This record gives sequence, C-alpha cells and structure tokens, in this order.
Amino acid sequence: MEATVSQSLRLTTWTSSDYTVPTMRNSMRLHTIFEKKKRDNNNMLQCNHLATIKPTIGHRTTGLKASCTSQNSPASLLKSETFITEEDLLLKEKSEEIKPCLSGRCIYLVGMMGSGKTTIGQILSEVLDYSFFDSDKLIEQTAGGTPVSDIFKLHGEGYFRNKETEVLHKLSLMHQLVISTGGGAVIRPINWKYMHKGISVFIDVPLDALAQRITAIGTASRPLLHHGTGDAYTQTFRRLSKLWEERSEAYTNAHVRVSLECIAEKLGVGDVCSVNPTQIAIEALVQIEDYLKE
Ligand SMILES: Nc1ncnc2c1ncn2[C@@H]1O[C@H](COP(=O)(O)OP(=O)(O)OP(=O)(O)O)[C@@H](O)[C@H]1O
Ligand SMILES: O=C(O)C1=C[C@@H](O)[C@@H](O)[C@H](O)C1
Repeated sequence: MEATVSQSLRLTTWTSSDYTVPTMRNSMRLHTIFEKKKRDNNNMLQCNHLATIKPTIGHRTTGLKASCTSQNSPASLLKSETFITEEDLLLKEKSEEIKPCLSGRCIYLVGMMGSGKTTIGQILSEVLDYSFFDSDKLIEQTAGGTPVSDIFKLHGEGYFRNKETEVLHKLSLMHQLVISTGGGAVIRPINWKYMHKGISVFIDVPLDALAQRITAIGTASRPLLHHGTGDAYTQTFRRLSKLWEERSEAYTNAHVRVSLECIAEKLGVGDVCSVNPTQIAIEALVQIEDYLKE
C-alpha cells in the first residue's frame, strides 16, 4: 500500500495564548513521533529539510504539520496528525549536542513547590533518553505507598527529610537520570553532596506565579502549604514567601539557574505565565551547555 505524506507549514508567534496551543497538549512529543516513524516503514515521513531550520529563542515559531495517510484508506483512517514546532526541533537539537558532554551525569532539578520540576524533568528525560525519577514519589514508594502529606502527619518532617536524603544518596550512585527533587531538598548540605555528583538546575519561578499555579491545583499534597480558612492565593503566597526567605540562598548552590523572568525577557513576553515548558527545557539545556563549557 502506497503511503502519502502531506506536510504543511504553520506559522505562529510566541504570545501568551501560545502556551495552550502548540506543543504540550495538541502534539505528540518529538521522541514519540520519531519512534513512530521508525516503526512505521510505510509512512516515510521525510523531515530532512527541517535540519536547516535554526530556531532561536525570541524568534517566530514555525510548526510543521505532518499528516500521514494511506492513499487506499478513507480520510477517517488518517493515521496521525501532529505539529512539530521549531521549539521541539531546537530542543531535540540542543539535547543531541549536549548529551555527549554530560557523559551520563544525572540532572537534578531543584526549585520551589510547583516550579515545574516534574513537567520540565519529563521533557528533558525524553529528549535526552534518560530515565525520569521524582524523589517525592520514591520516598512514597519506600513508605509502602504512603503519600508525602501522610508521612509528614504520621512521622513528622524530620523523618521525611531523612528518607529524602537516603533516596538522594541512592540516586547519586546512578547515571542517565533526570531527577525532580522535593522543594526542600536544598536545605540539607548533605543532599548537595549527592546532587553535585550530577548537574543541578534551579528552576527559578517568581512567587506570585507559583502561588497562582498552586492555588489552581490545591495544597492537599503539599503539607507545608496546608492552611485553614481565608483566601487561598494570599495564604499560599504568604507561606511560599516564608519558605523562600529560608531557602533562597540554598538554591544558589545549584550549578545552573533557569530564570523564567529571564526567559520571558528574551522572548519579549511580559509575563512569565506565557513561558511554556518546552521553552524552559531549552533554556535549561542552554544553561547546562554554558556551565559545561566553563
Ligand atoms: N511553564 C509552565 N507554565 C504554566 N504552568 C506550568 C508550567 N510548568 C508547570 N506548570 C504547572 O504547574 C503545576 C506544578 O508543576 P510541576 O508538578 O511540574 O511542579 P513541581 O516543581 O514538580 O512541583 P512539586 O515540587 O510541588 O511536586 C502543574 O499543574 C503544571 O502543569
Ligand atoms: O518544599 C518542601 O519542603 C516540600 C516540597 C515537596 O516537593 C515535598 O518534598 C514536601 O511536601 C516538602
């Protein structure tokens, strides 16, 4: 059966509305697309010319719409339709450039609660072909599936911090991992000894953006933010501010800082909420590359 590939270019600019449009929800991730291409020999999706596109942060985003159909199949059997944006390509390109320089070293993402460590970590692990771990989830596993908030309630924060250190120790003996650490992992110097076996990346998000995100999700799984009555945003903002006062210096131990304010400035968007996870992952790779060159 002969296969037909139709491709069309879609142009967008980076605006605040773009966060909801192109890469995260409506597209398969690039890795998945390439894996699918490898598997499906009939659908010879030729993207060679894409190698010539050199996207840069701050420029217009070009997306490639790729539809793979079979000539003998009705339109309803359209096999796939997806958008590969310039950001996806840049992300892939950067990850391929950096991977050999990492020599298998792990990447530790640190940052306040809700800063996007899990979201960015999953993207980075995918493009680097690393495994992804969330240290909070590992602690829950070692506690027989008890949620972090219950571990705090049952055993107290000190017990949780000991488990966190144990988990980070174990992870530090491994390679090719992206690790999303707990927001408070930075407060113990011993944890830095373990995290510095790899490359540590601080995702720096302004507190008001964090408070907005966390208020939207709720604080049920975040014991240090549990609060009673009153306006949830204000309460969350206050608690985050207090934690930030205690921890801001500890975050500067990270090898690399990825600031959403700086990315927003580079992109020429006024608001950090317009910066999407792919753009943050690209910036993380750029900063890691700079660090490795030092
Ligand atoms: N760039 C972004 N813009 C808007 N929302 C985002 C962005 N990145 C992540 N989010 C959202 O913010 C919330 C928190 O993200 P995520 O779970 O990745 O953070 P985290 O740092 O791992 O949090 P925690 O340490 O509390 O587990 C999620 O709802 C996620 O979808
Ligand atoms: O910021 C913190 O101290 C925490 C963040 C979460 O990831 C969990 O590790 C736990 O809720 C504590």
